[in-house]
Amino acid sequence: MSDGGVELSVLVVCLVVVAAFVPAFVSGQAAYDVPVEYAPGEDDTLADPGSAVWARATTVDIPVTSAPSTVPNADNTSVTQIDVRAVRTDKRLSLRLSWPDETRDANSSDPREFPDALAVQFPVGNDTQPGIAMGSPQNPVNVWYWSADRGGEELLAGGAGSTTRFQTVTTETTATYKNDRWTVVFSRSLEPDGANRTTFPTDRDTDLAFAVWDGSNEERSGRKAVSEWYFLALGPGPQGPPYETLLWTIAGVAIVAVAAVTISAVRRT
Ligand code: HEM
Repeated sequence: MSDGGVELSVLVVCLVVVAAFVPAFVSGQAAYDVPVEYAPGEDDTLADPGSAVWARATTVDIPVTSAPSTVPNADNTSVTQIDVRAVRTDKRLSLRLSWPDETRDANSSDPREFPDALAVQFPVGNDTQPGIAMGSPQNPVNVWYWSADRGGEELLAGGAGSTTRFQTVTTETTATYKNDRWTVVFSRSLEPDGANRTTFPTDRDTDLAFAVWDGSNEERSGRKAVSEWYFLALGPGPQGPPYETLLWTIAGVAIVAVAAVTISAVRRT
């Protein structure tokens, strides 16, 4: 084979390797991305679950399953999916979460009654992903918590059994129950107001995970359905289609080049 032929073959092999392995890493994260719609100037409309801004945001269907726990009936949870949308302005981040629930449970006055509830957790720090079970003392999570009896609250947790309520609440929360579905909207400033709360950078992604409780199914505290960690796509990194298109283009060029080299090699022999 000529020098040019060797160089071309090396190039082709490199392209094939890149095309074969890089998408696996990229789509590994892309599958867990929650895209964030940028809606400058919409700060005043974000708290409204019916605002037109939500129609522009991509809905991600996030599966949830029973959290591993030794409490009785922990594996009997009823919600299997939460629909999540995210929007940000230059000042605020807002999440809209919607899930089916045939019973509206907002009463907790009787010891055997539990409210429907939902939570989103974020790492307090931005360096290492905390454990999914509400972090650890070294790597705590900031939780946005809504329950049908008490409304929106903010918590700090450093592992199961350590949830603590913040005295002041810096999130705005609205909830509606319509057509057998709850829809909850949380909104907060990107910059935290006070210590031990998550900062939302706009140049990189932030981890987030979800938990949901169905009160009439006796779900409360450790008995709940939870997601895996997801990535709130605040940063400019690989976020699905444009990057995947580039990779598929590289893969296509590589396939054509391999075919061309093979045909010319066969012709020469
Ligand atoms: C997947 C593994 C998880 C396990 C084993 C677990 C376990 C527990 C346990 C034992 C409790 C009761 C003690 C306490 O209040 O700290 C609890 C409460 C709580 N967990 Fe988790 N958890 C998990 C994931 C999550 C996730 C992903 C979130 C949020 C997105 C979350 C949010 C909460 C909240 C808000 C409470 C307090 C609820 C209340 O006041 O009734 N947990 N969890």
